[in-house]
Amino acid sequence: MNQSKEQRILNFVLQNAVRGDPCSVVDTIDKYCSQKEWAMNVGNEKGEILDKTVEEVNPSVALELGTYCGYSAVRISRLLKAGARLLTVEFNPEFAAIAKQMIEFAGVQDKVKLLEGPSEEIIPQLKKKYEVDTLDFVFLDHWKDRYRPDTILLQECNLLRKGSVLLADNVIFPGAPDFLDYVRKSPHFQCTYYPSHLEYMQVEDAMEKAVFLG
Ligand SMILES: CCc1ncnc2c1ncn2[C@@H]1O[C@H](/C=C/CNC(=O)c2cc(-c3ccc(F)cc3)cc(O)c2O)[C@@H](O)[C@H]1O
Ligand SMILES: [Mg+2]
Repeated sequence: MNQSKEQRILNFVLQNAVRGDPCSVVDTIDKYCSQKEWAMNVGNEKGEILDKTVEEVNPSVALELGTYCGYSAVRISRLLKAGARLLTVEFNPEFAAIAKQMIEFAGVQDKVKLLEGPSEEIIPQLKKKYEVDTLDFVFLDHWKDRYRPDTILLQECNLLRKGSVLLADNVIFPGAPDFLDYVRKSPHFQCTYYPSHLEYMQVEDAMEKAVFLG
């Protein structure tokens, strides 16, 4: 049975990146996806916006929605302080299996917990089952029509506190118009727009930061 693109990306990392070096894993995925096969990783240009936001927030507890191959899970977790953790949610079992191997190869498995299942099921479990009090940082990069409902669900589950930072990928392409409309109109969020480009392409894209005001 021939391999999936995601399996090919993982194999390229296993054969070309340095085990235990998250930066080399990130760079190797970017190399493969810019030269051989495009894939929906946040990429290096938007990845630098992600890095700056994570460094600014310096989260103790971070959540990612949409692990895919684990590119941004490795990218985020490499910046986390000792004892900090990233919970990343993925409902496709094949992608979860790829991401798990990617995370372990990068050597960040002690900082990352991969939660398999749909976000609308996982989010209400975070407090009791995963011992989360509130989230310091949330990276939204899953189905674009889930950004708005999951942002509302995070609030309903009391997972956001004054200063919690949401960062959303792809608010221009493929786009998340209802999410943008919601956070920009809500008195509970202070929003910042970061123009950028679609990963590995010269197409316009952007990220939106939404800080919860309580
Ligand atoms: C049920 C909630 C829920 N719960 C748990 N896991 C979930 C989930 N919903 C989705 N997942 C997983 O997350 C990932 C999906 C991510 C979705 N991302 C894009 O669609 C996207 C597209 C482009 C682009 C495509 C084509 C173009 F031409 C241009 C751009 C660029 C980008 O950066 C993009 O992020 C997969 O692993 C899903 O299994
Ligand atoms: Mg994306």
